[in-house]
Amino acid sequence: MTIPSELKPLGDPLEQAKRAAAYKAVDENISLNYKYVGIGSGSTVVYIVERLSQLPLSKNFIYVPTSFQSKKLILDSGLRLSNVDDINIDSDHVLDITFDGADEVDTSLNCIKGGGACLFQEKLIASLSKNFIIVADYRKKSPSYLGVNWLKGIPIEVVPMAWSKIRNDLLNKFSANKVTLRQGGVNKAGPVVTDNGNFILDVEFGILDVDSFDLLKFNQQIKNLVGVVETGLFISMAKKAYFGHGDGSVSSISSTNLLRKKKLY
Ligand SMILES: O=C(CO)[C@H](O)[C@H](O)COP(=O)(O)O
Repeated sequence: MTIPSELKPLGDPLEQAKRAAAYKAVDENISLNYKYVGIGSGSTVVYIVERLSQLPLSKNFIYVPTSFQSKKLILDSGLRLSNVDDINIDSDHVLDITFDGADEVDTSLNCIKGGGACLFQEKLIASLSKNFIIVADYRKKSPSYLGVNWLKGIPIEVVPMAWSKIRNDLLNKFSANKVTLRQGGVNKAGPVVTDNGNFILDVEFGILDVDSFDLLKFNQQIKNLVGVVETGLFISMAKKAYFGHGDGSVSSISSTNLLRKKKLY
């Protein structure tokens, strides 16, 4: 594999950290034998596509997006686009690899995702991928459990007409501390509408201590609520996570080094 030019320093150390993580993740994981490459969503994934576009072998792959944003990224970079519903899915893991960002990653490689409201398509693509690789900056690395650094809550995508009923369930049956219907902000009156036409609830549960409760069961119980489309809890899905640091270095956690390791998808 040809590795082109050195990283050019970016002005902002945070952007430098994201870029360093993304470049290392691509360089260590991409292979000429691959066909389908999933592209996650968010600001860090921009550097994944930047790096891939620099590599001659990137022309061999077909790229599968996880959002409108990543579809645009693929197209604007001149890479080959396909959609998950256009692929002949004849095995559990039809995509060779997916690179995606995260909002928080615990020491067991469980992740919170959905800060950019793309969690449903991100989980669909991750679940179809042989290798799910996280790229993030240092702020996303939890020293222990989920909910330590990321304090905005677990994003949950819901069918719009069910949002109030699900909020009630989460507060009263799941003991959530707070449930917020995510708002669009200054350029959108009313709630965020996802790429799938749904709403996002940000649900604060506090710290999710996986050593004393079953995160997988908890996630499944939330998913069983009528109107829940998907949650931003990505449990035991990632194979490796790369964290860029302000000084340009990159650290990583690999599932092969974990004591707790389950293959669930
Ligand atoms: O889950 C996501 C979008 O739904 C993103 O991957 C996550 O929010 C991280 O984004 P960024 O790379 O901008 O920090």
